[in-house]
Amino acid sequence: MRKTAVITGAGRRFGFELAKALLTEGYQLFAHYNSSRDGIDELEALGAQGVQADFTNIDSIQAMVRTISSATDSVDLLVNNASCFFDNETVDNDNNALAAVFQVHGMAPYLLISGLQRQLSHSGNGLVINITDIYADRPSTDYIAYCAAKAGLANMTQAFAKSLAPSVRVNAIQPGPILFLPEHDKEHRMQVLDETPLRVEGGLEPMIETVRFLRDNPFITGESIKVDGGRGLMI
Ligand SMILES: NC(=O)C1=CN([C@@H]2O[C@H](COP(=O)(O)OP(=O)(O)OC[C@H]3O[C@@H](n4cnc5c(N)ncnc54)[C@H](OP(=O)(O)O)[C@@H]3O)[C@@H](O)[C@H]2O)C=CC1
Ligand SMILES: Nc1nc2c(c(=O)[nH]1)N=C([C@H](O)[C@@H](O)CO)CN2
Repeated sequence: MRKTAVITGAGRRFGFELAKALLTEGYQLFAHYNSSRDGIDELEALGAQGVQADFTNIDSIQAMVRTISSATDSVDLLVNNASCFFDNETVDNDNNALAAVFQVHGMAPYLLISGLQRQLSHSGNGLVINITDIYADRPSTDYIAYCAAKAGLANMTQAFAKSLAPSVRVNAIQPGPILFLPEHDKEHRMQVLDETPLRVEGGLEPMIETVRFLRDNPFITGESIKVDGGRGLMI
């Protein structure tokens, strides 16, 4: 039977590449986005169904759950990937940005996991993967709210792993420097890679392979896997 996946933040970068990989494997794919419509157009051309939702808005998240629930009785994989990478200065100058950090990383994953719990249980091997961060364990002082929110998502991973077993597994992936942002200059990139034992930007394929590993190993739940080139050892 055809598998079904829901990926949040599928319009660009990691979410987009993961969505393409799963479409290639024949998944029915619900590709969530907030503003990256161009990437969703490309995924829809490959057979995905785009679902728009602003995760700072509860009604928008609940409408997304209704859209997916009315389209499928079973969800095999939910990847909570959406994220807003706001630093201290951003959240200190904009209360909406501060709220968004906890809404996108906490409220939205909670409402999606709870709202799709029945569909995940119907899968027979339902799996939730929350994308956290190596900084969830030992926070950066430059991204205090972001790190706290990711730490909350890590804790939520363990709680839902206990609560939804045995019908649904819940795990986390903790990326390190997998893909710099365009605005990251050479100095920042060199500084990060100097702090990374494997000394390279990881790219997105190791993340996609880790999703496949968690999908294909039925005896892992409540776990968190670092995909970070060893940088978590250095922070
Ligand atoms: N890149 C890296 O090196 C690292 C990444 N990570 C984590 O890995 C994951 C993927 O990283 P990356 O691809 O770089 O992430 P990006 O920051 O490039 O993309 C994040 C996604 O989140 C979505 N999003 C942001 N705000 C909202 C909102 N208010 N409502 C709904 N969706 C929203 C965006 O949607 P849209 O584009 O449609 O607006 C976007 O697709 C993230 O969880 C990130 O925190 C962790 C450590 C390192
Ligand atoms: N939502 C995002 N979160 C994070 C990103 C990103 O690009 N988007 N990047 C990092 C890394 O620190 C990386 O940029 C190296 O500095 C952390 N989280």
